[in-house]
Amino acid sequence: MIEIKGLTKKYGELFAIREINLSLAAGDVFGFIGPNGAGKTTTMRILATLLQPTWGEAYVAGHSIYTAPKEIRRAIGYMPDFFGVYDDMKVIEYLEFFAAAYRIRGEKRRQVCDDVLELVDLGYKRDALVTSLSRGMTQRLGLARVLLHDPQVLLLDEPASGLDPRARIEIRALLKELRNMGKTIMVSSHILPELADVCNKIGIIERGELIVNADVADVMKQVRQQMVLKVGVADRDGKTQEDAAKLLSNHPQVESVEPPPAGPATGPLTVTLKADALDASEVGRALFEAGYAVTLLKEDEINLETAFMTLTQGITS
Ligand SMILES: Nc1ncnc2c1ncn2[C@@H]1O[C@H](COP(=O)(O)OP(=O)(O)OP(=O)(O)O)[C@@H](O)[C@H]1O
Repeated sequence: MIEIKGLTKKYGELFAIREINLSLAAGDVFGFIGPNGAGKTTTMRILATLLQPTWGEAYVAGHSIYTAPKEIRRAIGYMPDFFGVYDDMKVIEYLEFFAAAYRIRGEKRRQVCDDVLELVDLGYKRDALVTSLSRGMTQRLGLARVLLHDPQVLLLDEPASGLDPRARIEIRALLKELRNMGKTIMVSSHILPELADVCNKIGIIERGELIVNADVADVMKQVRQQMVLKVGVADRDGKTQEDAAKLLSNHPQVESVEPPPAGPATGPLTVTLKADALDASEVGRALFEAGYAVTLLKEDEINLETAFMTLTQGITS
């Protein structure tokens, strides 16, 4: 759906983006992470055929940005990082205006507008003035607008920037819904956690260069080769969590046992299994058989943020 080869944009001597390569298949959700000025908007504007690269190739839905910009525009929904809404227009009028621009006519136009409004949960604001919407609602209206012509590919430039936590969560939920509809999505953010659970692929761009480009699943695997468990044991019948820690450190499948950080509230043990351990069952069995009151036994979930911090250590500093 998106194929980029050696894509480069220069402004004078400055490389806004430099030799970017990227390949996204149908249904991929690509999180494009980078600090301000890294080159995310430049890449998206080139894909949206609004900006010419200095050199390099880019195809969207099989069409070249050089020879088939019209076809690309039909296939994409591009939501820029900043967009204006017209004064004195109701939400429904705003959408109908754009639907008309996409040549959606007659009965169908009203239906499509109502459908996308429902999708972004703005049905109840149908007759409100666009200028009366909150920033979160305006962003959702912006998303509704780019969905009108049912594009296969969505290019969303920082859709959650400037939103409060609740509105950010709503945007994330909406992205998941679009993902479930099978859309191919490139979505940018300067904050990784914002996109972590939405994407299956992640790219990190810094000073115009794509320094990480990977499947989320591969990143997780690379960062964690061994299983790590959180194990909690209640003090009961003269047996403590500390005793359990000693027992586990001698277990053949256990690599290491770490106590919880010191403090008033005691947490669980962190137990790292050896690379050949299959699952947590042997640890559980050992504790039960020795009569420990196990209150917690679960795999420690690594989050994507931690994973990337580990992977990009030294690269991004
Ligand atoms: N029209 C322009 N003329 C000169 N330099 C530009 C122009 N547009 C962008 N740049 C530069 O290109 C680089 C990449 O900018 P870009 O807008 O793509 O970054 P970004 O990752 O989208 O940042 P942000 O998160 O702030 O939107 C920056 O150094 C920027 O200053």
